[in-house]
Amino acid sequence: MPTLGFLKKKKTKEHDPNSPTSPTDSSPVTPTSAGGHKSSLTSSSANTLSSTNSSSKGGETMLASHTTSQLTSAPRSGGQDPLNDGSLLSQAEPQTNGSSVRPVSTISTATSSQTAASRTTKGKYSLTDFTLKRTLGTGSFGRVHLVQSNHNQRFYAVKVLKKAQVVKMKQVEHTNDERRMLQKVKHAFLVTLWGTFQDSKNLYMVMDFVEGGELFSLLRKSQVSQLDYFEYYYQSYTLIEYLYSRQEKRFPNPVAKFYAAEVTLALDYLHAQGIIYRDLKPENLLLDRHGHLKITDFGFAKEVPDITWTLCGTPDYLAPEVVASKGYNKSVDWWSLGILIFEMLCGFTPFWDGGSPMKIYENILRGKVKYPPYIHPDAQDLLQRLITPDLTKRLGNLHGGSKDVMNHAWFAEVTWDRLAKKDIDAPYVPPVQGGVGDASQFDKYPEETEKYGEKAPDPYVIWLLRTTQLLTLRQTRLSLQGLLNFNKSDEATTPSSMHAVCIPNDGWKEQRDYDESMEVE
Ligand SMILES: Nc1ncnc2c1ncn2[C@@H]1O[C@H](COP(=O)(O)OP(=O)(O)OP(=O)(O)O)[C@@H](O)[C@H]1O
Repeated sequence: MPTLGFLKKKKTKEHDPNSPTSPTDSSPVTPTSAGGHKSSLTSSSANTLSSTNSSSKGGETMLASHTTSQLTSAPRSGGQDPLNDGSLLSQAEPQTNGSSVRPVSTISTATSSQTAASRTTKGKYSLTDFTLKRTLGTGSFGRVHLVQSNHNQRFYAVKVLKKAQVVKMKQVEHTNDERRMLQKVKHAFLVTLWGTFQDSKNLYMVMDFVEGGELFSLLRKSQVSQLDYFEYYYQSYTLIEYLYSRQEKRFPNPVAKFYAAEVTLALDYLHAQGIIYRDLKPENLLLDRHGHLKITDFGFAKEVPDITWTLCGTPDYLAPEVVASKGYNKSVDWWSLGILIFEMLCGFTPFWDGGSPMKIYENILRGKVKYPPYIHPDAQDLLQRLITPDLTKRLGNLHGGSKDVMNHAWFAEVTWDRLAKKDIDAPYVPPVQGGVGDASQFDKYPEETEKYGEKAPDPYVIWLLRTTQLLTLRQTRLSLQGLLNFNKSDEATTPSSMHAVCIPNDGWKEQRDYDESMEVE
């Protein structure tokens, strides 16, 4: 039987016209890597682009398009990604030159070279360790803030979840899963969770601040460059199709391929850990300062050994087996990868229908996808094998697992082991100044008016009694007091939702590698 569902909205708004990538924006600073590496992507091909691989006109962003050789070779000249502390990529293999295409089964991918490390949890973080800055994004249960550590002055992102909202939406289990899953994973293309803590009203998750903004914003701003036009032209794409692509705000084939390949590696890793992600969409894909992806929002991620039934995700991206309330497994992520690739290549999702979720579900169950003529034949072939309701045919769900996806012809030129080490230059380097809390790539939001960290009885702690943890007399008194003071009209106090509530206090006092973690650069 399907478990109670919770569905998220897909963003529809166009990018903020006051976006910092508009021509009036102060000039971006090109980040240089720790090893002194300077991106070589633009030199050979994208001569229409600025020194950061990107330029903007009227809020639209030019994207450098990878050529085949760029996806296969472009070795970095050593040095670590300054965004990471090296531990994320610590098992980097010796680099080799050349661009030969090898079957994935013979190469070492992120999955084999990165294992989940054990975490130390010393429970030291609290709100007073950070200075809160602006809001980076808002979500269903709260918001994500840019913060600065009062200890090392570095910048992080803190996701604040309002307990009342989590409880009201019956998402306690998913919220606890989010913390557990993020705490478990460690991968170059997944956001790092450094620690969690809570006060009476909120839960807090301290993460990497991923500076480059959402892939969603880039997609909505994107405009294929002159270079792409010529590339398309010589591949016999017509001018009409080129103009259409501009209108649709879509990525050129090689750009979509680059991001799809990084997502594929992340899914490969997550599935190897027994985790389904379940919320793949451009809004949850952030760009680091070098333009590499970081998947954020593990709100629906779940450790599933075989099958599960929960109805969750975002309508446009739901697999038919989820819509039909059948049991499902990791195969849903491969379906969503297909939807993501489609959206990147076309600028819209294949089952979109005037924004009505019911219509979208009908379309998903009908399963008819119209592929625009400009989609590369290899891409279309991959999409047809991913966006198929037949689980015995869906790529990723077959005997070869994720390797079947990686070995598909559309990814033929991808050198996966290099990609896993971020050894392939990204097609777009966000114009951000690294390490200084530059949040210019994020939309502006009205700020939170409620103060965080207020000392008050915790109305939720009472439910700790339902866990194995024993409360002290004082805690029990405080929590009973909190419960009495709690707004009775709130759904949280109704008996049915009380069953859903269980926010384990100890679980929200964890942190990773305290001593080193805050010194990531
Ligand atoms: N680590 C991060 N660094 C920078 N920005 C972030 C980070 N994590 C999240 N954000 C921003 O905050 C937004 C909301 O975050 P997130 O998706 O995790 O919240 P949510 O409550 O689960 O949202 P939703 O309900 O819409 O899925 C993201 O879309 C992104 O713009």
